Amino acid sequence: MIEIRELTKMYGKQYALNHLSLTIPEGQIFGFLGHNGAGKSTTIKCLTSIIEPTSGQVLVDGLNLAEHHSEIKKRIGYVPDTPDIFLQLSPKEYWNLIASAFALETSEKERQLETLTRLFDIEGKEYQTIESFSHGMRQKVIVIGALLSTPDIWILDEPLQGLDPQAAFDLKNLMKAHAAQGKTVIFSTHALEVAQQLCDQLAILKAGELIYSGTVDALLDSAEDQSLESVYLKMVGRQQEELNRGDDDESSTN
Ligand SMILES: Nc1ncnc2c1ncn2[C@@H]1O[C@H](COP(=O)(O)OP(=O)(O)OP(=O)(O)O)[C@@H](O)[C@H]1O
Repeated sequence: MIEIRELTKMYGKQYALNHLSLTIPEGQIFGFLGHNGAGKSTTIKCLTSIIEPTSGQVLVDGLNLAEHHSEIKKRIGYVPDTPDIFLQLSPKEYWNLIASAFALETSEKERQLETLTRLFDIEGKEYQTIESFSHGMRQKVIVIGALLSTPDIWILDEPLQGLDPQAAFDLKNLMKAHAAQGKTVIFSTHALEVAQQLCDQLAILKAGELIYSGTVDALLDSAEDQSLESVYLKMVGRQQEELNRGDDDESSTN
């Protein structure tokens, strides 16, 4: 179980995350939703120790992430929000780098790579540079890298972005199977139909604030609506319209 307590991240005077508290259980798929800039990647980067929060805590199975980050990081498979990393390497070199960081046995690494490269249809392309790949192919390389060490906690930032329908279908099935084994699956997405189809629980962020946390079913029931897209849009709205309304309010008081 992951507990996020009063997590805050500030850039200068701006809150990227404002006192976020929630619990992410095992055995379920947990989705982060929110418009651009809402704080999804910031939350994910705090959970993976890529950035340090300004304040607040993350507890993984009761252990404080700040104090036990090397131990906890070994349990995490992370897909970043961009696949444009290590472009000069070949997939094989990239995966070898990950395997050595996780101290994987060669036999274990090769066994995993055989399964994953076949599943994601990337066999035979392991020695080209990642730079020569399309966006979706780069995403497949990153996803394979994240799953290589058979981590029990999956933290995936827009993992389906750019994947072809077959790869997206396969990854969604892997996520479901992982959660069904009682493990942790956290992901962010802008694809609301995917969130509705896949997530057991959701957190919806708006400008760094948590505006909903709970099950998809409870959210739809409370709104008496069967479409997550329409419920989400009613809750989150258009940020630009709100900004404009704020400007109008200000000018009417002047
Ligand atoms: N390194 C940084 N320096 C300054 N501000 C940052 C930095 N990283 C993120 N931010 C700001 O923090 C806020 C949250 O950004 P974040 O990347 O978490 O949003 P997001 O919900 O993942 O958005 P998107 O859907 O566009 O990926 C935004 O206002 C963003 O501009």
